[in-house]
Amino acid sequence: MSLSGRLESSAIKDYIEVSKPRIVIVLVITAVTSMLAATRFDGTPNSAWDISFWKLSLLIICGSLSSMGASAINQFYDRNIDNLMTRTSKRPIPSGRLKANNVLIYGLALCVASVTLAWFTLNPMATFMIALGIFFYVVIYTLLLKRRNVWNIVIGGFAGSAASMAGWATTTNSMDLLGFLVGWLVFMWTPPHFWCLAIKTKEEYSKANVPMLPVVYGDKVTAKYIFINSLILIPYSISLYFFGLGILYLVVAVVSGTLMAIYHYKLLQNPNPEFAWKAYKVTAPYLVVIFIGIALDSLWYFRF
Ligand code: HEM
Ligand SMILES: CC(C)=CCC/C(C)=C/CC/C(C)=C/COP(=O)(O)OP(=O)(O)O
Repeated sequence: MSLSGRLESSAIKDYIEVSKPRIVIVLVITAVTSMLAATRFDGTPNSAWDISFWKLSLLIICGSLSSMGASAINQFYDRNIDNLMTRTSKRPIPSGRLKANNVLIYGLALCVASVTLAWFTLNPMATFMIALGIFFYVVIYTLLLKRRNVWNIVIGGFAGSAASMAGWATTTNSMDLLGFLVGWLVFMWTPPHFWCLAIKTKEEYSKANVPMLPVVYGDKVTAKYIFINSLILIPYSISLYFFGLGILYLVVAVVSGTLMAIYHYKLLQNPNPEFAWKAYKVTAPYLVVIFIGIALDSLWYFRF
């Protein structure tokens, strides 16, 4: 490959990296599975098997572009603190591989493109939820809360819920109670997801002056909040069965929630970075597993 070809491909790789692709994939999974689930509650005889391929593709495109754009703007704004933390210092902007202003323009362009495309191809409520997700992540979390408030990720976590709600609204063009409650699963999952990681990386957040819970209150208090959160998340997730989600979802919610709570109880007994990392690794798949359970319920529900 020529030198210019190699330069181009590395720039593309860096723009993909600055978009936080692995997080975008999980966000899109929550949006698509919510779109499928909503077919049982949209007042039509259509099932999850009847959804339009184009609508599904456009949701994936709008959901990806919006999350990628919001993540790029986040990395533009966080470039100075990212430089101070080992975990983030090798990212494209702090490492100098991408110019900060170019990443900002890239992020803004993706956000504008995603909302515009959603407006003309999905529906107003889905567009509103996509815009809300961008707003919550970029303005509420990144600009206002992350460096100032110890509850930053709890409030900012709603950004992740917006992706699921956008998927639900793609089917229903509304935000009904169950659509909101399904999206709220992401909000409830975010604190244990991140706080387990933050216990492990608290020294770095302290160096960067970011008031994450373990930096301000220590590992023991954080482990207690994580466990309490799980004790609330499990009954909450089970209650969605009584709002209309199926038996397959219920089984997945009970099994995965209990496994997560066991790890969080053990973290309460061993509030240290080594165990927190194990708990982080167990917490991460919970979201994907439970949303796939929601989707399979919608597909299986109409199958037999
Ligand atoms: C305000 C809320 C959140 C915070 C503060 C947060 C924080 C983080 C951090 C610091 C990492 C490690 C990333 C790295 O080291 O590069 C991470 C990883 C991850 N997060 Fe979150 N997260 C949040 C919400 C979410 C949401 C809503 C989702 C998806 C629905 C999500 C999905 C993931 C995934 C899949 C990873 C693993 C990525 C990888 O392995 O590189 N996170 N999160
Ligand atoms: C519908 C829509 C567009 C929703 C947007 C949802 C979205 C992009 C959520 C991301 C949440 C997240 C990964 C926060 C971590 O940021 P951080 O700055 O704390 O993480 P870092 O330190 O690893 O950069």
